[in-house]
Amino acid sequence: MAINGGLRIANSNSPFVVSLFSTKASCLRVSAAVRVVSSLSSMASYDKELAAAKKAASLAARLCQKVQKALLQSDVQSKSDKSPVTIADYGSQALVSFVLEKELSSEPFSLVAEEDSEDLRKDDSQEIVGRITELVNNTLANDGSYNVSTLSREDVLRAIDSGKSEGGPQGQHWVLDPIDGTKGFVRGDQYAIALALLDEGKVVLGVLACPNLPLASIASGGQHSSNSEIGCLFFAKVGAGTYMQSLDSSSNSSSPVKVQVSAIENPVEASFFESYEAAHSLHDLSSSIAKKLGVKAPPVRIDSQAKYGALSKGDGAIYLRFPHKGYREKIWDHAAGSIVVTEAGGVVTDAAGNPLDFSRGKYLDLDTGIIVTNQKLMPCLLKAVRESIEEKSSSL
Ligand SMILES: Nc1ncnc2c1ncn2[C@@H]1O[C@H](COP(=O)(O)O)[C@@H](O)[C@H]1OP(=O)(O)O
Ligand SMILES: [Mg+2]
Ligand SMILES: [Mg+2]
Ligand SMILES: [Mg+2]
Repeated sequence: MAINGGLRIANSNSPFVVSLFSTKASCLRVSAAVRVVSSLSSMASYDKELAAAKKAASLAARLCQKVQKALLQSDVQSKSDKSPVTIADYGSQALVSFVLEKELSSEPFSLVAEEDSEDLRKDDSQEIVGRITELVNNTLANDGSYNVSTLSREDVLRAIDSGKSEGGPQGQHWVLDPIDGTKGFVRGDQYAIALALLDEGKVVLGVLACPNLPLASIASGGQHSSNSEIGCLFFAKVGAGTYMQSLDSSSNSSSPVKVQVSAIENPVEASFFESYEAAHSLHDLSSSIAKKLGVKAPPVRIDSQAKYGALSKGDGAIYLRFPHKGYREKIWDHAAGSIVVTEAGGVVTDAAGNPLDFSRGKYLDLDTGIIVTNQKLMPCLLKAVRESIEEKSSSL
């Protein structure tokens, strides 16, 4: 079962020593980069879209929480039985698609999402489709906002399949990961519902629901109060900053508060996030980069785009992600997270320092990995990344 409200923190065995004073010094000298705010924001407010996205992600989070709880209670979380996860993934996607279409019915609707109904339409999937349909209907009925009669199985399959758009550089496209961090979800740890809107290939708004992330800081070495409130909803709009509120609308923390990335300028004081799963990111490369920077704190390993959320509220200063060779990153794994961090004052680039390009369809074609930090630390982080990658390739 999860600790600290669903958060597991795994420490690296290797101690980090201060090794490169030159890297540190260059970092401290760098002046803040100018944040480019898309001109799109002056043309559209995206208020209606943001309200719809928050509603959709919050309802999907409720559905996922219910499934995760049942999954943990039935004690099957360590098995490779994927069915409960599949139910939550599909249910979340159906719900988000349904809510967005209801709330924005007058607008053309395009959704690029992770799941589709192909497997569900097979003969042996009748039972699972029934369970997904029941979950979606129960979540909608408990919420009570939509005066709809019960959705049929076909309605739910159709809602899932609205996510078949390919995205691209023209027009508006919603981008959805209905459960990001499936492995964390099964373990009872962190996961996120990640929803973003692209306009002319740029991310203009993003919402991250992180049902297991504490509202209080999860900074390594920080105080982890066992009764700290759990469940964050992050949202960001281009040019308007990033806000966080409780996912529980009845909570005292349900009013949004503005969040900012860490202001740390000295990498020795920085802590960094990486994937919990070593199969998703090269931990040895992150460790070598951390050593070069003189980072003292051990890595904080958590699943999903909850890392972007935690970074946007300053709980750590750096996120390093280096997938194994051959893995292609998808836009739904970074669109919402990246705007949540950039609007909180952070920078998100590939390992070569280029901004992420969300305009090329489903995939992000990028150089080697993704790095995220604040504007002050980025130049020295990029230098350490470059050096570590060069050392790694010359040692092969
Ligand atoms: N081999 C892989 N390398 C990198 N990322 C992966 C890999 N397999 C799945 N993912 C995706 O990585 C993300 C989780 O990353 P993290 O390690 O940061 O939690 C998820 O989007 C997950 O997909 P999914 O959405 O199906 O869970
Ligand atoms: Mg994902
Ligand atoms: Mg997913
Ligand atoms: Mg998946």
